Amino acid sequence: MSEVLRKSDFLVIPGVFNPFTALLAQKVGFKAVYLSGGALTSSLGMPDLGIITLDELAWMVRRIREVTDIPIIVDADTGFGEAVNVYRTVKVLESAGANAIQIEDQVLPKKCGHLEGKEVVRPTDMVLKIKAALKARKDMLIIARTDSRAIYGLDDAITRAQIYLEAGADVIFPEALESKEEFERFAREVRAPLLANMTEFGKTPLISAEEFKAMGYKYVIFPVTIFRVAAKAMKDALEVLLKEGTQKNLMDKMMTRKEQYEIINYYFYENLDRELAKEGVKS
Ligand SMILES: C[C@](O)(C(=O)O)[C@H](CC(=O)O)C(=O)O
Ligand SMILES: [Mg+2]
Repeated sequence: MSEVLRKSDFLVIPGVFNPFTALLAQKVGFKAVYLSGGALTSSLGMPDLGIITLDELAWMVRRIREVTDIPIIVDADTGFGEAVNVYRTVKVLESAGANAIQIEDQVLPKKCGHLEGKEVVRPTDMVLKIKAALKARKDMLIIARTDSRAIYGLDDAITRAQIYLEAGADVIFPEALESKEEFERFAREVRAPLLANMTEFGKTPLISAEEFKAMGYKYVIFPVTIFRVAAKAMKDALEVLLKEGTQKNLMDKMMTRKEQYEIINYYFYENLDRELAKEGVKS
């Protein structure tokens, strides 16, 4: 499945945070999903500071893998430790069903790349993590993210990207660039498969998938978009319910039971049960 990631010219990839959202993305027609740390931790009611465990992340990857058959790019933050930890992280996440893993060059506690107060490790430390990841992986892609733009500037981010590529990273993810011009320059100077992060309310202005494609980016993720839309819709619905004591005014905003069941393959299980019962009668 990582072939889809390798061979596609350009992919628009939504961020998901559980099996339902991944399945929904697949059924709507997306060719890959991004398991976002930001969206996953928010859905767990926690901040995105690298405080969830590898087991918790792997559990979610397994659950998503069980119900979908499109590639999953997994946000593994800083890799759950130093280089030897990254080695095990890659083994665990790949066997859970990940097709690509993203590791970033921040120090712990890491932050959303678009916030102030981040710190980055020395490039040499990140190189060790990339090398450990390459030794551990069977087939999945290793995406190296640099958070350096916000700390040491674009030149440093470009230099780090080149160092990470040299170390063997398959894809480079420049985090929190601040303008279209910066993305253009990065793509001119870093000749590699590139991933752009089009998150909202951060340092990057809204840039469309078409624009990223024209600049030469291979992937664009919208990591927290559907979480944010859903979160607002849920809050609004709760307020209406609290105030009105009925869902009457919410009915036209809902996905119907039938649509919901189609997404979770309910009818497949219903038919399976019926068929098995018939076979039982015959024998
Ligand atoms: C891409 C990201 O790593 C994520 O966890 O989805 C976040 C997104 C966000 O917090 O908006 C990031 O650090 O950019
Ligand atoms: Mg993240």
